[in-house]
Amino acid sequence: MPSPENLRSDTSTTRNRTDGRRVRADGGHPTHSDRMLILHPESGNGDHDHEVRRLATEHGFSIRETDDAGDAIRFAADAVDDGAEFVAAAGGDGTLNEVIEGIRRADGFEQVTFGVVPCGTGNNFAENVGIESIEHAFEVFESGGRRRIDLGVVHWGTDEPSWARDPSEEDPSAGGTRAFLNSCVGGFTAEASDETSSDLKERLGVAAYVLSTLRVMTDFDGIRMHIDTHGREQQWSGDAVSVLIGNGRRFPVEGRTQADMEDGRLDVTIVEERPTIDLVGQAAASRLFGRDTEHINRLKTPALQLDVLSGETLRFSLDGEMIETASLTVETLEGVVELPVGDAYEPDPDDD
Ligand SMILES: Nc1ncnc2c1ncn2[C@@H]1O[C@H](COP(=O)(O)OP(=O)(O)OP(=O)(O)O)[C@@H](O)[C@H]1O
Repeated sequence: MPSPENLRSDTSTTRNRTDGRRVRADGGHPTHSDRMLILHPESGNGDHDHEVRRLATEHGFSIRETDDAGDAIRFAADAVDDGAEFVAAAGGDGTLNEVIEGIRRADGFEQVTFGVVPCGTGNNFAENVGIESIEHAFEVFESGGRRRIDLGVVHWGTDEPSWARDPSEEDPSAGGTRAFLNSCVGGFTAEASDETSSDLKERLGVAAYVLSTLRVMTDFDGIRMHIDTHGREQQWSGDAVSVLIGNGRRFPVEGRTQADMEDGRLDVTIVEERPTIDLVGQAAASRLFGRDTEHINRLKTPALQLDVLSGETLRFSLDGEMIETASLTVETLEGVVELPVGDAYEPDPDDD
């Protein structure tokens, strides 16, 4: 069994560059110090460990394995500090989120290409960027096109910079800053994961959570809130049951869940009240999220501020990571994440 922190390259095959980083003397793949893969061994059904290790080793990656929440943030930040040029995340959306957050905290976007190896249950983000399987991910790393996509960032509750905090000692209730690749989903939706069947999740992504939530809530009037887009004319006040803020993902209009990840804007969907329709399955989702639905509001904006006016706090899920707050700002960092994409990636999903 290889140890978790293993597989450093043989330095005899390397020479030093003037900047101090190692490269292969034969000009082949960069050395292991240039390529780091962060592996969550238990994600999904937990049977990917061997295949990921084999392919990662063949493709010149060092491997670090996570033991617990927060590890991937620290490992990714370490990789940036150690001069990595490619940092890959092998896990579900939670691991992808932690790795991109670690790169953000280490200010590594100019230096690092971010790779996605789908090892979760739904793998929604990987699918959106055209990566179909573990094996396909490594092919795409070598020969796929590279794009620069946006990153969503949430700030809440504190002015203390996130890079000053140890991720293992973080208290999300104290506030902070956090990246998201896919979505920031607020309101009762964020609480409903346990009620959502995996079949529904596969088919509808985050919309499934909204459906489940609305199905279990019978007497809920929504929470009074105000959403402002900083002088960009769009604002909304009212009682909402859910707010869905998408970067990589949006909420289905005619079944499409991928957002434009390169437009520098967030796709915001506000679910105003509990609709009285029969909330089961795809047909209901189309009605619920369709363009004409009265209780759905949509905004597109590079940034927004959300304030809960009722004195309550709301729970938000950032790619599955939970925070709780009465006020937050959300912004997009346009085009900061460079990543290899598969042929199926659609830069502009609205351009049919
Ligand atoms: N070895 C580990 N054991 C338990 N939890 C871990 C470990 N490593 C990381 N984690 C935590 O598990 C969280 C969930 O990981 P991830 O989303 O990658 O897997 P998953 O939940 O199985 O996948 P999916 O969301 O697709 O179902 C991570 O965000 C991280 O906080």
